[in-house]
Amino acid sequence: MSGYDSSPSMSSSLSRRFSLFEMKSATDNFADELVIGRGGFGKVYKGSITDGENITVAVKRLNPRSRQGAREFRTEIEMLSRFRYRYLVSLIGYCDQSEEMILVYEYMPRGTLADHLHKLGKNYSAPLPWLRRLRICIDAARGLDYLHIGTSIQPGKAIHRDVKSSNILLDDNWDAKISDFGLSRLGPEDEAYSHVSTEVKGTFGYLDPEYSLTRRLTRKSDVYAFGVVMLEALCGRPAVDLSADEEQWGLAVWGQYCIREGTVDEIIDPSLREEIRKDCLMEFVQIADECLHHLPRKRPTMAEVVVRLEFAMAMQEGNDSSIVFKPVKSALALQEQEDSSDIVKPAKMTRKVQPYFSGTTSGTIKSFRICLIGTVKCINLSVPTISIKVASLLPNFEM
Ligand SMILES: Nc1ncnc2c1ncn2[C@@H]1O[C@H](COP(=O)(O)OP(=O)(O)OP(=O)(O)O)[C@@H](O)[C@H]1O
Repeated sequence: MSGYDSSPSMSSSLSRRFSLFEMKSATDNFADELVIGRGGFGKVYKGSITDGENITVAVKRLNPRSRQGAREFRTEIEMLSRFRYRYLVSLIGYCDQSEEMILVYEYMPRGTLADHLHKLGKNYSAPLPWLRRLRICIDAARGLDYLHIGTSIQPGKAIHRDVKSSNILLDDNWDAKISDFGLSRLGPEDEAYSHVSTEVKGTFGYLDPEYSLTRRLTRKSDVYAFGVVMLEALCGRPAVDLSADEEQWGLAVWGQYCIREGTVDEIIDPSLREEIRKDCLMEFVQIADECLHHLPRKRPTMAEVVVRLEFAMAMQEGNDSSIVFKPVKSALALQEQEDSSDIVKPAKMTRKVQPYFSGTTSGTIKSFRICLIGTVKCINLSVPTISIKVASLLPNFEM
C-alpha cells in the first residue's frame, strides 16, 4: 500500500496519475545519469513522458519510508493542483504505486536561482547580470503574491513556508517560478496579518524570527524569507555562510546591519558594482530591509514588493547615465536611526551557536553543513526530517 491516500478529492483532473511502469520508462529505470538534483526528500531526475508528443519533465522520487515525506507529497499535489500560475512551477502529475511517491513537474532547464548565485564555476560560468536578478526577483514576488492573495479570477490564500533561492526555478527564457510547496499551508482567509498556528518549519537562514518565537504563521513570514532571497541576489552570498566571519554567518542580520550602517558596498556582489544604478540600489535595499523588519506588520505585502521592484527595475532601465555605486542607507534605516533600540548590531559570536529562541519543535532541515571554523573541514548532512531543539544560526543582538 502506498503511504499516500489518493482520495478522489486529492487528485486533480489537471494532474495526471502515472503508473510506476510509466515512471520507470520516463527515467530509464531511475538511472543515475539522469539525476539532476537532490533534495532532502529524494532525487530529482530529468525524464521524458509522452502525451501526444515527447515532453521533458523533472521527476522527483520521494523516499517512501519518510512519513513526513508522505505528508509533503500530499500537500504538494493539493497546492499545485489548486494554484496554477505562470510564476509557480507546474505539476504535470504524480505516481503513488507500490510504496513509491513520485511527482512529475515541468522541466526547468536553467536550474535554481541558488545554483546561479552560489555554484559559479561548477555548472555555471558567468555571474547573473543585475537586470536578470531583478527580473527573477520580480517573477518570484509575483508568484508569492498570487499564492497569498490570488487574482480576481482565482483567489490565492496560502503561505509557502519555505521560500528560498533553491526553490526559485528558471526556465529557458530565465522566467522564474516558485517551487516546492510541500510545507505550504492554506489560509488564513482574511487580511494579511491574520495567522494560523503551526509547528515551526522552514529552512535555517530564512526563518522569520517572529514566527519562530510565536508559531504564529502569517504571509509576512514568506515576506521575511523573500527579503533574505533579495539580499542573496544582491550579495551573491548564501543565507547562511558558516565559512564567513562569525558576525556574517546569517545574511539577514549581517545584511541589515550593513544597510543601516551604510556599508552595503562591503557585501554587494563584486560582479555587480559597475552595473547597478544608485537609485535602483537604494530602492532595492530599502525593500529588502523592510521585508526583514522584525515586526511582521511593518513588512510590506508581496503585492507592494512587486510594485516597488518594478519601480526599481524602471530606475535601472532609465537612460540616465549616472551608474555609480555608492554606499547607501535605506530610508527605513535613517528613520529608525533615531530609535537606537531598533538598530540591530550583530555581536561577535561565541564559538557555539547561540539560541535565538528555544523550544522543542519539528524542523525540516533537509540538508545543512556543519563547518568547523578555522579548518577546511565541512560535513554535509542530509537528514530527511528531524525533530530538533531549534537554535537559530543568527548571532545574538546587542540591545
Ligand atoms: N522542475 C524542475 N526542473 C529542473 N530541475 C529541478 C526541478 N525541480 C527540482 N530540480 C532540481 O532538483 C534539485 C532538488 O530539488 P528539490 O526541490 O528536491 O530540493 P531543494 O528545494 O533543493 O531542497 P529541499 O527540498 O530539500 O529543501 C533542485 O535544486 C534543482 O536543481
